Amino acid sequence: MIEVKDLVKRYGETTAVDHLSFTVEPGRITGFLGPNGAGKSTTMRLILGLDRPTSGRALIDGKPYRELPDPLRNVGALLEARAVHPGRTAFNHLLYLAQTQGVPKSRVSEVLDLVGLSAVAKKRTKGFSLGMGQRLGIAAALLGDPRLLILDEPVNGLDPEGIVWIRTLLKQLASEGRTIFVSSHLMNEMAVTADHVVVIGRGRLIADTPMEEFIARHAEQVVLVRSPQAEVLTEALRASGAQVRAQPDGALLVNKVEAATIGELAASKGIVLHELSPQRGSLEEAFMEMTRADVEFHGPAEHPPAMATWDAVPGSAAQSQAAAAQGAPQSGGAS
Ligand SMILES: Nc1ncnc2c1ncn2[C@@H]1O[C@H](COP(=O)(O)OP(=O)(O)OP(=O)(O)O)[C@@H](O)[C@H]1O
Repeated sequence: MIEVKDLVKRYGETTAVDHLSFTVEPGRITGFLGPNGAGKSTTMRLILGLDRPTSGRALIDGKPYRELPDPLRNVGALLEARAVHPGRTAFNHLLYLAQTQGVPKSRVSEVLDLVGLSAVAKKRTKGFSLGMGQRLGIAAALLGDPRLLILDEPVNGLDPEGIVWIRTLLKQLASEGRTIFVSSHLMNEMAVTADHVVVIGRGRLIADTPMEEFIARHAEQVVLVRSPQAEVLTEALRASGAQVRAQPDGALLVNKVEAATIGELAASKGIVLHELSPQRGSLEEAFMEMTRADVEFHGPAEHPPAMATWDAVPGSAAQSQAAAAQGAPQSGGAS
């Protein structure tokens, strides 16, 4: 379990973490969300003892990280910036870490297998893509078979297959009773991954709630429906109180009624449906609305904070990718 209690971190004039309190429970995935610059990485660094708080405490199983017995085997971490010697192979990188952590060599092959890097185990890491680097970082975090995992933006750089892979892996690890704390600035991704969510903005707590509750409260229910009898269906839906918007391609976007109800209504009237899919796009909008005032770096004032605005701010996924592509040095790391 992780306990953050009235945590404050100031860097000169900047308050990166502002009287933050929350708990991360074992056996579930806790998503740590906030726009860029919200203080997620700083909070994680404070939990991992890589930085000292100005005031307040961050405890792991009741102790500061530095006082944990055998911390590397209890806590696995992936921070956004990783330290990987570019001339070393993936296998040797992990072997070096295993040796410093007292982990047997056999575990290196195990974690390489687990993250899908066995085929490139003997390749130097300097040729790795950002996604492969993320997988290697996750392998390093898993080396000591830790009970608690702290992952900063682990989906950064992963392709869609990689994103599904990490989601499945995290769910598996949580079901084994481990504590999983994972940061992201992507609401929709976390909506399908996390069981619980802690949202911060400008270092302050905005929400600490089960994901289902967060979605129920903030997501507009929108269902995409396709039918060869769209007009009859629209009429029936409107008569039952739903809002219906026809799309240029003939699809219907339906508000204020659940997918199951739409299906039942169509069946009762003998209307054929070709598609019936609940949409989650509006959750991202709700999240951005919620954190709008807490986004540190806005785009030009006339632009609303759409996805593109977040992706264009310093330290974003897009910028990290650009930096990695340019071979920018990666530093730091707790595992
Ligand atoms: N070492 C540091 N010195 C000075 N300011 C810092 C330092 N580390 C972080 N900050 C500032 O603290 C604030 C929070 O940064 P942090 O990196 O924790 O946010 P974040 O939510 O992780 O953002 P991102 O998603 O971009 O990584 C920012 O204003 C950042 O500029």
